[in-house]
Amino acid sequence: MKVNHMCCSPPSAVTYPPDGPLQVLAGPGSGKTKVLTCRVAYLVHHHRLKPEEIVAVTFTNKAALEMKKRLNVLLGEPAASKLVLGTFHATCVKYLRKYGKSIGLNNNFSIIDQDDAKKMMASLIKPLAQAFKEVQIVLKPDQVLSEISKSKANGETPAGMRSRAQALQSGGQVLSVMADLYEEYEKALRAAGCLDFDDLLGYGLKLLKQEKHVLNIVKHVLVDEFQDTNTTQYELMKLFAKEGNVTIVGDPDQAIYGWRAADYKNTVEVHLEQNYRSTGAILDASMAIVTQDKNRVKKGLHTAHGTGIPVVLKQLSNGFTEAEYIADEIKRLRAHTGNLLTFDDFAILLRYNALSRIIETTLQKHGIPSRLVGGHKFFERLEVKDILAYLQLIDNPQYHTLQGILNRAKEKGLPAMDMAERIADEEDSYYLSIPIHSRKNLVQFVDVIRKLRVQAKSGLSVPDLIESLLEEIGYEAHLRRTQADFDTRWENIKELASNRSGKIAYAVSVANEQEVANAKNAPASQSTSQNVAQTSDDAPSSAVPADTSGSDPRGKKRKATGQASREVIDLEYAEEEEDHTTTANVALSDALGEPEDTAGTPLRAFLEASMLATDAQTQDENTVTPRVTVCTVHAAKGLEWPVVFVPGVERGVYPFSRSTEPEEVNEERRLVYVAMTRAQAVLELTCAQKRLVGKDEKPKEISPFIEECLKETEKQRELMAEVLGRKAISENEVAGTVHA
Ligand SMILES: Nc1ncnc2c1ncn2[C@@H]1O[C@H](COP(=O)(O)OP(=O)(O)OP(=O)(O)O)[C@@H](O)[C@H]1O
Repeated sequence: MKVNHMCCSPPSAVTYPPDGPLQVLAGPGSGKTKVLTCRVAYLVHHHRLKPEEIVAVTFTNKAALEMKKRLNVLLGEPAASKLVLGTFHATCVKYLRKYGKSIGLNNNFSIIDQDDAKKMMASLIKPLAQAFKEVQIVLKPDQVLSEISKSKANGETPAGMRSRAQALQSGGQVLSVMADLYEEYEKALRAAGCLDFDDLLGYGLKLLKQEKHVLNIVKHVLVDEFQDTNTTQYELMKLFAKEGNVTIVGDPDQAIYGWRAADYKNTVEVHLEQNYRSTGAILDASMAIVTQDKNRVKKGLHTAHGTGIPVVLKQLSNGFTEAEYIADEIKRLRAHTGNLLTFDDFAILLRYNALSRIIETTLQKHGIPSRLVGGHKFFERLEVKDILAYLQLIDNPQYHTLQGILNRAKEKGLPAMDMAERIADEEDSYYLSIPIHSRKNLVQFVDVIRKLRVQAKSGLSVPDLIESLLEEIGYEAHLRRTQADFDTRWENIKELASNRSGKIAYAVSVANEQEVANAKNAPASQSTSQNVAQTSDDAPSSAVPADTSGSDPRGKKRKATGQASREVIDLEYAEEEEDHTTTANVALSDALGEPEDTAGTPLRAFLEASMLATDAQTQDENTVTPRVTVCTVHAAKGLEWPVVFVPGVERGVYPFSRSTEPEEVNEERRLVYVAMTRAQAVLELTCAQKRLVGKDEKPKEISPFIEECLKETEKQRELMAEVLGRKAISENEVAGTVHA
């Protein structure tokens, strides 16, 4: 891997020349975001790279937002907004919106989230349920989608999956059924004009492979959290990097997504070993865990702080007493620090969500407010999804359904909304089979959608659009009639329509509206609006009809409207450059034609950001009340809290009972390491002697990863006994608190 292994001091991570691959191995809390940000600024200021020639890819939208904010300061907003900056998914969305037609993709595609994908799969499985029963196959939507996702990540088609199934000794039948479902799922997605998250990467890869010239302008790519990129992302990165002009930043010790291919050849290596986050005690305990893997890439970690409070390992009798202990500790630590700590400062990090139930109930009992991140995301709540579904329908007529219309549309090979409109307009005889009152409803429904679509196309702000929609469909009354907990649900709707709602998504629309406003107020001679969008957003968004020419209020004019987004990413420059330099691109631009009406509206931006929003981004945005965070370790990646509890450090949890292969066990160990290194000042690990598994309470053993560390403690005890001339105490005799 290393041709030239240079262990440089941290500044080299920033100042290394852009021509050639650089690998930055960064320990937890070593300030990767700062280094990446400074490197981008250095490339622009010192090496004279134009911002639009740099692609920076982050693992989460949150990280993209953070970088964007800092680069706004370092480069100035106009320059920073020309960077191609976002997650792999967001970056692909931008290229697909812009150039997707060249690979046969309609550029007004919708992005389908996990929840909708699950519903789609459930509807495909349902008619087959009886047949499955007869051959004793039980398939859950999640399970099939997970297999499809793995398949897509490896570029495998349904046919490929089928061949794999045929080659299997056992389990081939199930996989073959999954291959059929995969095929049906693909058809359903295409019919609905949707791409799922894996498609964004898959189609992105296809586009960049096929239309390489769209990357002509890219001179350097930076990739954060490299250790967790999957195969497709790795391929994408190589395409962006071209001659290897790449900076990869990552930490092999934090690889928790089953990384398989992160071995970039011939890189110069720079280590970041200074940790700014945690106390010495926390780092020592964390290192004691991760260094158990003798095959890991050797690198150290030292703190900028003192030793601090020792890490606590507490064994409790069962899951209930464990939860009680944590609740008591939260109260004790707050009191002990004179309420220097608020509930926001505490996190309880779990191996999996099911462990949260007892903890949540116990916190509630103690009056400790908490939020379960990843449990019920804002954008996945019923009422929010209802409104989003309407908005999707307004944005993309192919999206969404009324079952009868859908079937009819399928028969006729037409998009569902087209069919709804034809039926409403009595252009399709199907209207005759609909009872008069239903027809009336349908006509009203179509009218509403049409009216709102016109408003959306004219650039109406998302809050206004939502308000208009709520009024038109009488949603408040519907919700009141159908939902017992109307009040909280209505609050969520108001949240969605207000400027506090899901900050990420909303911020895009606000920024875009601002851009529209600026553009409208700008003199006709002024060039495209100065990149004011994306002021605080971390998610990608489409462009806005920034009509600076004043010639077309609906944003038809291509250059003036800035079809490409000018917030996190801007491809406009790329297009201008290539328009002049490559004939291939002239042809491509011609083929793309004028942007379609809804492209670049605040609504499109809002929907895109909503669909791409992740747990980590939305976790804090919906409340002002300080709350203890309860989340999985995976969801905690990249985050930090003053106080962290890691419950369930038991065999079967760490490592998880299904992780038995050596590499899987190593990954489980790294998971503990990631959990522990989220803590800044206080870290407590807890485990139970017995735990409820189903209805029965089963005995539990301490995690072997922790046991390994306890050997050190045992040695210290033996030494103490020897110095004091007393009998050594065995591990079994030690109960209660152990300081690791
Ligand atoms: N040079 C610095 N001086 C002081 N504090 C810093 C410096 N760099 C980063 N920090 C602080 O250290 C903490 C960790 O930084 P950051 O979250 O960027 O680390 P990271 O490398 O992304 O960590 P991880 O990989 O664990 O997610 C943050 O609170 C950040 O503000």
